[in-house]
Amino acid sequence: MSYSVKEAFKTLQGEGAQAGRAAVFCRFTGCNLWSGREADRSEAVCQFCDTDFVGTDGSGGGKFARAENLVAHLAALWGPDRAYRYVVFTGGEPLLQLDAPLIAAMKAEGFTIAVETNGTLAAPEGIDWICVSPKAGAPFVQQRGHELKLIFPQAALLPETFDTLDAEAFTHYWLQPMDGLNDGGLARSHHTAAAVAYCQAHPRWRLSLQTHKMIGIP
Ligand SMILES: C[S@@+](CC[C@H](N)C(=O)[O-])C[C@H]1O[C@@H](n2cnc3c(N)ncnc32)[C@H](O)[C@@H]1O
Ligand SMILES: Nc1nc2[nH]cc(C(=O)O)c2c(=O)[nH]1
Ligand code: SF4
Ligand SMILES: [Mg+2]
Repeated sequence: MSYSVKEAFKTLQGEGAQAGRAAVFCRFTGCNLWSGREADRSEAVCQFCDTDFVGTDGSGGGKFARAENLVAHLAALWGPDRAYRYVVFTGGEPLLQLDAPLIAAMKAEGFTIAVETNGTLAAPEGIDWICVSPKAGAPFVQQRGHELKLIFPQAALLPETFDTLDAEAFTHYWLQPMDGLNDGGLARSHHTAAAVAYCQAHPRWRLSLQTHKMIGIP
């Protein structure tokens, strides 16, 4: 199949247990919980998205007819050194496009593969690091992974919802404060204080900060 990519870039993973790790990010076009158009946001299942995933016009974006073409592009963004190669597939919703041929071709190039998913679709085999960020009002299908990263607060999806998961379901449980849109960080600071209080009272949960936003990298 062909792949539509909004943008692709080398940066550091900003969030969760792999924060600080060099990574090539591949941001796929499109999501199943929002069209990405501002006019549709108030009607969307997921209304707090901080990301533009419409089109293929971002830096390093484009349409790729074959997995090998996209892999060559991502490998070039990493550079020639094959050590520690790490790719994060995100979006939009990456599991709408990430498939077995792309996973196999990335592995052949020496990449460890991570995914950031909303959990509404089952992950294919072969992904090395699965981060699930479930959304209120959306199906929670992918109930296994390496980290569960709940954006906090979501009135209709409380952290307590996940108390019934067995201990092996996820290795790490994160609360990530919900960032506001163009409010100078006001909402995020309120949500951070609430998340800190929740983690203190419920120590299964740890605080995940969007460190890339703090230091001004993509
Ligand atoms: C843009 S999403 C793309 C991947 C996938 N669709 C998902 O939702 O997990 C990447 C990460 O950013 C998180 N995120 C999106 N909007 C956010 C916001 N306003 N504040 C904090 N985290 C946010 C998502 O929950 C997810 O963990
Ligand atoms: N640096 C950096 N880390 C991230 N972790 C998850 C991100 C995402 O948008 O999926 C993201 C992102 O956009 N940038
Ligand atoms: S599911 Fe992810 S990409 Fe889709 S709208 Fe929500 S945060 Fe954005
Ligand atoms: Mg992001």
